[in-house]
Amino acid sequence: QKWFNPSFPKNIGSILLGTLWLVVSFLLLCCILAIVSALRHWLVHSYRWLFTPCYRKIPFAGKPQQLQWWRYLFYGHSSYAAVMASPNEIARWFLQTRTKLHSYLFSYCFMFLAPRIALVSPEAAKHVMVKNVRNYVKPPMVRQGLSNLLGNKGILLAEGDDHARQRRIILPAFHFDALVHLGPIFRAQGQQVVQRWLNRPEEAIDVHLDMTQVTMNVIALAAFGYDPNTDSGQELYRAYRDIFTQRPPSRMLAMLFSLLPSWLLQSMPLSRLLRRQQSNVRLVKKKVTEIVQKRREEYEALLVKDSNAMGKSTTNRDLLDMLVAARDPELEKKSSHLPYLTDEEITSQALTFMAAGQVTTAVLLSWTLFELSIHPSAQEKLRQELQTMETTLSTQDITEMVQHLDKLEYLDVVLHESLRLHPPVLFITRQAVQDDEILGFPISQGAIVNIPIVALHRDPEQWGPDAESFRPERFLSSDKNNVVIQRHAMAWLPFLYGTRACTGQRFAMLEAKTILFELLTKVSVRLQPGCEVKGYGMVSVPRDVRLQVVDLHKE
Ligand code: HEM
Repeated sequence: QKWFNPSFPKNIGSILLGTLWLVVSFLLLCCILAIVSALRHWLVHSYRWLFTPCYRKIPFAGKPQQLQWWRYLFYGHSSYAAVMASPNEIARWFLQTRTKLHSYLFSYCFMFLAPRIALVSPEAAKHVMVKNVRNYVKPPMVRQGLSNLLGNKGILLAEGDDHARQRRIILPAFHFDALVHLGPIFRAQGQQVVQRWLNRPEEAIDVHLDMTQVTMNVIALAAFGYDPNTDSGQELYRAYRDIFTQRPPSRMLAMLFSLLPSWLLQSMPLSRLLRRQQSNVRLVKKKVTEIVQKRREEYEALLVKDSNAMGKSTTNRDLLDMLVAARDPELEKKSSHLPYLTDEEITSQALTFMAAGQVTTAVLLSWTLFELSIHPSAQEKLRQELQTMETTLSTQDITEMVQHLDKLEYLDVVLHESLRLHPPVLFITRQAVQDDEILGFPISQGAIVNIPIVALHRDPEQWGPDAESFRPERFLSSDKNNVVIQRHAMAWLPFLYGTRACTGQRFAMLEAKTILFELLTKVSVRLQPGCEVKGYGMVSVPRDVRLQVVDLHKE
């Protein structure tokens, strides 16, 4: 009786129904997993082909084995090939992948699997920088990041005819004869920093912090003629310093935010740091606009008095003066081109010089002092060259001194070698306007190419087996080790080449030479024992380099 249950058939029904439900759920789960897996496979291996057909024909770096697929979908190869890695890691990854794929061009993925093409050969870089330069423009995401800060009227963001026009007007301001007038500014800043160092002999120097301050002062005085140490200069100086020295909450966030348009940034509930960053940018833009307007008024008042002053800088006191006065006589003949810069364009240029010229030169000086601190023989050789010049120089005229400094051979090669191992700009990114071909590989319209400067600078094919070592002599034509290596003319490209090369190259080199002269003839530097040096960032900033300074006159 007990075992007899009249609801038995009904139970069977529900058991069968339950089993069926389980089977269907299981099958559904399998289907979902299969779809996810197929989607994942498609995303990881084939998705990039959708965008631009040429990626199919270029060897692909492949998913790094050690990276989980979801991290890969998010970061792509950024952990190896972008600012999320250190400059050393970036260089190694590009060179190793080139060797693995036996190809100077290969494709890889940026964040969210956005495809990129790496050009790991100076010849391929030459194609983009020189041979077909007009076909390669800054991609929207790079423009976005820069225009948030610089406005979008300056030379760095201009393209095509507008860029050529601006460059023609600006270049005379960077001519050597114009730059030597800035010698006293460079020298005074060098003297100030060495004095600070001598006043606190026991203290280990955070070299990047000090070099940042020096180059900020230099650019403030040389670009705008305002002294950051006066009251009126303080506000602008502080805002500007904040923009470039604040550490973002994470590099990942900083990268993401630099890509977002300013209208979106403004409407987002931002962190305190980002809000401060934005208000600093607004303040810098407002102040710089005011300075430009004042200079324009001064210049126009002068023209009323003396019409012959048209097109000539009246004082040569700073870059801004030269820009306000600049007129291109060739462009004047063409009615289609404005032969001078508008106020908005000058404001953007001034901001560009601050952004492009300050951080980069601070990085150059910091890495150079770091390398000299761990290579005492190179430091001594350089000091001897500087001291010989100092004692043989018959004049106190700073302009003449700067001219002599510019001709010193060892000083020049030390800076070349420092820029080779630690190029401040690690890579540049460009987008093809039209279909093209590089080294036999097709490049479709819209494809994004990347020149990893930092990897090209450490390429053993160009620099020999000691490519990773600091050896300034490699740039001397008399160096016997160079005979074996046939180096490409553009293997060294920290400032790029061609019509998009850095306009401030001579400015930066003169500034660095004058400041090194002031420092190394007064002090010697050595790395603090136990100091662990890290370099990272879009511009390779040397973090935590601490130096011990020895007063040469007390040794
Ligand atoms: C060691 C120092 C410097 C390095 C390594 C450097 C490097 C570069 C690089 C790689 C570019 C090309 C960027 C691109 O097109 O994506 C560039 C452009 C530029 N740099 Fe420099 N730079 C330095 C110093 C300076 C200084 C001191 C100034 C001005 C005072 C300056 C002004 C500019 C300008 C205006 C451009 C835009 C040129 C154009 O697009 O035609 N740079 N720089």
